[in-house]
Amino acid sequence: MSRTPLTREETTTALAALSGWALSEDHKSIRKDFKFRDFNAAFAFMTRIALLAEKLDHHPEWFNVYNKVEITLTTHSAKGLTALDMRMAQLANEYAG
Ligand SMILES: C[C@H](O)[C@H](O)[C@H]1CNC2=NC(N)=NC(=O)C2=N1
Repeated sequence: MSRTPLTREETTTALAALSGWALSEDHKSIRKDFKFRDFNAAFAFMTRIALLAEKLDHHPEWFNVYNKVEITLTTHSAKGLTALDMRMAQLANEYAG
């Protein structure tokens, strides 16, 4: 999947289909706060994301406290958003159920 930066228009279009993901002020990342039943559910979700991250060679910035997982996605090499961030966001939504 391409690490080419998305245009503003591509970003807006992609985000419209991604429930709960918000664009940062500098438009270089997207973020969503997930909440689960308990730590076990949160960590199961994180495990699936971790395996996905290795498969895509694309890794999240995240923070976990008990049943909450805050995820920020950006592509460092592109210094902004790419299709990889959108793909990971989409699958995170699916994994969260
Ligand atoms: C060497 C390796 O392919 C790169 O460092 C990958 C790994 N994971 C990555 N993850 C993210 N989020 N952005 C990157 O640019 C990136 N680059």
